[in-house]
Amino acid sequence: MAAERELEKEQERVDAVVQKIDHQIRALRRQTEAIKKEVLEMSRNFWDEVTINFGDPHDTIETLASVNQQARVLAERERSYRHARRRLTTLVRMKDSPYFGRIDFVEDGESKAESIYLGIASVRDEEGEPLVYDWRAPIASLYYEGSPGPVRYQTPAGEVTGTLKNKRQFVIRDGRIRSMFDTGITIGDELLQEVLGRHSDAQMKNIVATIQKEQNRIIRNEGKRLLVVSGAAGSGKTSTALQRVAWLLYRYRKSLTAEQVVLFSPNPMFNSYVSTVLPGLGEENMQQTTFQEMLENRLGKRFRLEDPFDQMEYVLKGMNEPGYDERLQGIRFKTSTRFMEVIDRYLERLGREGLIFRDVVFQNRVLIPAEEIERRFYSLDPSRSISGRMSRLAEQLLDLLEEMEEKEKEKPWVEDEIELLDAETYQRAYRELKRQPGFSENGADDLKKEREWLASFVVKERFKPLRHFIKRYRFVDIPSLYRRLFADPDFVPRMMPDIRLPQGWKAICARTAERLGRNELAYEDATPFLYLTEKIEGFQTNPHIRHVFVDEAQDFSPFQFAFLKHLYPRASMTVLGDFNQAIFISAESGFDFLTGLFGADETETFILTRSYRSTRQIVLFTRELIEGGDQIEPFHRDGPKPTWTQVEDREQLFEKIPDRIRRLQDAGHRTIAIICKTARESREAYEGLKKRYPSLRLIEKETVTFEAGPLVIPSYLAKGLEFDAVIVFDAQEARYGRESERKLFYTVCTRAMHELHLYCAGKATPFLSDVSPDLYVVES
Ligand SMILES: Nc1ncnc2c1ncn2[C@@H]1O[C@H](COP(=O)(O)OP(=O)(O)OP(=O)(O)O)[C@@H](O)[C@H]1O
Repeated sequence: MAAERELEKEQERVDAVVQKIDHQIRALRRQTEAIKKEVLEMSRNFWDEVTINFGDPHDTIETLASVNQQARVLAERERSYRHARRRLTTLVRMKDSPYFGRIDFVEDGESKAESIYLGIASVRDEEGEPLVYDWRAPIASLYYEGSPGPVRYQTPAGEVTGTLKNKRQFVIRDGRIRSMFDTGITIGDELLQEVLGRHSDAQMKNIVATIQKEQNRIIRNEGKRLLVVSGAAGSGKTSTALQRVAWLLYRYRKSLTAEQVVLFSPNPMFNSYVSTVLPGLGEENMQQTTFQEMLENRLGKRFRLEDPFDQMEYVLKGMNEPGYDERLQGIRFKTSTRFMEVIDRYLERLGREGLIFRDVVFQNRVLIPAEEIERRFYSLDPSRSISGRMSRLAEQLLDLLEEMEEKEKEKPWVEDEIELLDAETYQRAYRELKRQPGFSENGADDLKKEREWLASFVVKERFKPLRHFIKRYRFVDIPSLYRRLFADPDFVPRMMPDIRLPQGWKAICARTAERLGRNELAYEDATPFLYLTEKIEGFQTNPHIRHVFVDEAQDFSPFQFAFLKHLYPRASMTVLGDFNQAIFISAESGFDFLTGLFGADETETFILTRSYRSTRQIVLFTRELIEGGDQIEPFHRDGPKPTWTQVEDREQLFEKIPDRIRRLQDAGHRTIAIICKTARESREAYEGLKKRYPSLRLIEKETVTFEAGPLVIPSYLAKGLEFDAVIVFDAQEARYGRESERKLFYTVCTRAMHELHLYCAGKATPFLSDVSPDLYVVES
């Protein structure tokens, strides 16, 4: 009875809050309409509002100031419009579900408990009294971490102490309380059960109603430059990262904007998968990119750049190709910080001698020979950095070019080209000359001036690419400089006699030099090459970025991390990963090396061991696939045991899997992935299966959006994603047999939330024998 009365009281409060929210929505709608009108009006009348006068320099400055002022006002109004729209979207969402939690807290020194309601954002009444607190408010920590009794929480102004009386959770939909329960130490196993038991869709969701204690500590962590989160598959690393972005944006709302936060994710499809979490919390999205995208932006089109997925395909398929082992050793070496040391040593040397330059060539004539450039470079102050000297050198070369331009005007080819100029250019020349003092319309002098103008015009146009060449430092031959490290296998050991080189160094050198000769840059060479380039040309750092998130960090090499640190010199970093899912070849098997990045004092490490994604049955199965898997704790949510189906041949896979898909769909599963090892196998599977299941989709590396429905996907693109049900296409030894493939197999199986089905059309993967037979069901 008391419980019913309590529920009634809470529903009354929900009704009252919803009414207030509704009121605010209406007011905000009117306001956004008004701002929109104003912005449109302003854009339309932009030029009427500014006074334009280019009469003299003073007027010009005034005009520019007036334009700027007007543009600023417009930008400001647009910003308020965007802000109001976001708030509106949040309120609309909150009208449906205004809050998810309540805590009753008595602050020390007070006599009465205050009830604090928590939702995705804060809402106040007309008097400014809080009706709902933002989940990121300092006091909300008590909800996520505190248990009834004496508690404390941190605020920017200091610590607050008091007593937590009660913690209550709500599920509110369409303004009605669907369920409500009081909880103790951990929040909401019931609610978590309910949330995790749902079917997934193609977009990641926020977890603010059920953030777990250990996750909350990561989300609200402050003070250290580097936060490293090492967590089991499905332990909520990505979720935690995204809520942390939202928290940072709230905590530092006066100084941090979403554009100053960047998330590195494993592939473009993952970007789309996570892209709705922050907007759903009323925040703007952070910047999202992949390491490959950053490489491509910076390296431009100088090379044919291999992407990580092609490298991966090679690593997964090329075992029988000659030079396979050497390539793997090469990858390990080139991704280590040892190789960064090689490049640093090489750069030291290049500071003294050995830079390779290119001639500046014009119409097949050498205008500035490489030797001249080299002489000039090495006569600059050697105490300055290479990049500092390079910039001075470029200035010198541009001056030199200007002198040459002057001389060039007298050359016969200029006269020929003037003859070929079009009428419009002549008219331009005429207009320009007319403006000059002393122009008389018919004097012979004018003709001479016109000729001079046209000659300068022609030469300037023709010299444009040369100026470009110099400004972009193309006179330094960086590809040859990089190639030199491999052209002679003795070069590196001569430079660094103590260096530990990989066994197959000679073969690595031959292969690298040959590939570079073909203008191809292997993925493992791309970051070192870029590092060398940036060190020579001057590091184009991005000081604007204040926080870098790296997800699936086990697939980043130490070299790449060191590079990111250079690239974002003012940023803190949050790095999340799981070495049990390391599918790329790397020199490292843990995150210890990351401590070296900012030092132990600036590094904090967290470990997440509880797995939330998969049912208990799936976690019990998958954790036996890896060493130390017993550390992984399943969350107690039940489902069917994984199944194993052995078939005779591929044809049978093509018959049986479509049946399975149908059964899974009948059971209500929406995202169903048939995971193959490689892109090639995915294509074959897709071709074979779509005859019996035509609406199947094939995911390739270029795919950018993730949609519900059955799909075929290669293992490495499934990274970071999750599906209601996973079908492992062909778990045979030939695919998942080598020790190096164990983690890949584990990664594949851990993508499943509710059901996992393994099929095999050959000899079973030996990893299966590590799993107790009572943890899965054999089907025929
Ligand atoms: N506190 C939580 N409340 C509700 N759901 C959660 C919570 N933590 C994690 N989850 C859910 O668990 C699933 C896995 O989370 P997430 O993808 O963030 O894990 P991950 O550690 O990044 O996984 P992986 O390394 O395997 O890619 C998601 O569906 C997420 O919503």
